[in-house]
Amino acid sequence: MGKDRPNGADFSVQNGGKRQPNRQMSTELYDMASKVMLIGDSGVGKTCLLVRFKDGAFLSGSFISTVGIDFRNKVVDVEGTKVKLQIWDTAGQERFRSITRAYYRDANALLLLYDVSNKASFDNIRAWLGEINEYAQEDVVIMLLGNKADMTSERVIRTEDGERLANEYNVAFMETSAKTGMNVDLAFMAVAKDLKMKKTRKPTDPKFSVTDYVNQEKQSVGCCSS
Ligand SMILES: Nc1nc2c(ncn2[C@@H]2O[C@H](COP(=O)(O)OP(=O)(O)OP(=O)(O)O)[C@@H](O)[C@H]2O)c(=O)[nH]1
Repeated sequence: MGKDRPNGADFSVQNGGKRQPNRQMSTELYDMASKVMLIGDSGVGKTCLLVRFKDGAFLSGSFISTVGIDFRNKVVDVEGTKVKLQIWDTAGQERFRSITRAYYRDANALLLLYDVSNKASFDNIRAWLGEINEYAQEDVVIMLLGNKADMTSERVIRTEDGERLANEYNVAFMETSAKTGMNVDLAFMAVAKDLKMKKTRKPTDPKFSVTDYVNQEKQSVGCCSS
């Protein structure tokens, strides 16, 4: 069993002052560890998604872009196995792309976000998938997330558009809201479950499908908030 860094599991690598809540020291034990990267255009809500998952809070107020890359750890329980997710929050701005690209090859899973109220962020998803194809490991777990699903009146990307794109690239998809918490835990849990299954699955076991799992579990817009 591994152990988290005793001197504070989370630290900022190169974040020039983006607002962050207080961080707690963590010495939680775990059975396996995986790296998850959050990627997507600037402003789609990567930092907010991570903070919602890690702290259960929403960072409101003025938007301050991530500088470089930052990570935080969270240990989740997947059917009795403690999976440590080391979650890398990358800067969406173009000028940091060469830094973030360098981290792709170590990632076990990628959460690729767009903002349902921002068409350009959706149109850029194909380019992000191209980057993944070029720089990430072949067996990386990819999930497409349409974030800010709470912004119903500003929405310009329909759920079906996200689903269609995800089907085209054969990746799992769901809509999330870092503001309400909708599907946020599920996105990370689905990834943790897939990574655990990959590691522990016997050749005779049925293959785990992230898409089937999220389709069973996901909440629809307007259904729930936390
Ligand atoms: N309504 C709503 N606003 C959100 C949501 N997620 C993030 N935001 C807002 O969107 C803005 C950008 O959020 P960030 O999490 O900083 O975006 P980012 O993707 O990390 O941006 P970069 O660091 O530049 O790559 C902030 O003003 C957030 O409050 C959401 O789910 N719903």
